[in-house]
Amino acid sequence: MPLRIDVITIFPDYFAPLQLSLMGKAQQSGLVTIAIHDLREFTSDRHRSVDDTPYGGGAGMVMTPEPWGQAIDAVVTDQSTLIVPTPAGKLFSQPVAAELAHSTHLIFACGRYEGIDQRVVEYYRPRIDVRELSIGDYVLAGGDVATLAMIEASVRLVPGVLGNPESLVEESHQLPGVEYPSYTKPPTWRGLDVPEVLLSGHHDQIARWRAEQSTIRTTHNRPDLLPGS
Ligand SMILES: Nc1cc(-c2cccs2)n[nH]1
Repeated sequence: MPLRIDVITIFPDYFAPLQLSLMGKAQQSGLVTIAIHDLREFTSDRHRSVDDTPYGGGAGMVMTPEPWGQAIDAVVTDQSTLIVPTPAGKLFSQPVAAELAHSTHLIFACGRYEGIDQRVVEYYRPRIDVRELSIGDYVLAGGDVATLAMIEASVRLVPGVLGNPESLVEESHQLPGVEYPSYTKPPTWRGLDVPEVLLSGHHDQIARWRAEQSTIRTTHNRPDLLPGS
């Protein structure tokens, strides 16, 4: 059963990259089907408006609920998971990507402005799985880039999408720290040599060196990922 993804956005062109490379191949292979929907196709006024001023005052504009209700109703089934990217959401992570990769149907609601009227989440929450997700503690102009990131991270975990599942096995073993540094030819580049051990053929020494490098890098860059932190 292929994974179906429906993306609802006011900037469909943001999703052209999904036709390229691994994501494009995943669609051609039939493992994943991705459809992009323009939210403005679900408006009913002459100006095709999708936002209005916030109740309670405040800066910016909020996306009105009705176009979202119309758009989501057009694609939703009882198997759907509705994903709403927002800086206020739970943190998206590799385990969440793995969960999404094993879903049947994902609907991404890409909000702009100051967000989507909260009643959209409230309306669908009793009916289907609804997940407000953040890709990190920084604010984008809209949910489109967050959606691209979540789709790429999830689709690459769909069985059969990655040519070499071996790389997924390594990835899972590398946690909880960050990955060791990688090198390839030439053996010397601008006076810089590849670490000798990597050319030695001693696989246990190489494994030990890589584990040490992962710990050094994790300590320096991501101490929050160290065991017991
Ligand atoms: N992690 C994250 C999500 C977002 C936005 C989603 C929708 C508008 S802004 N910014 N940062």
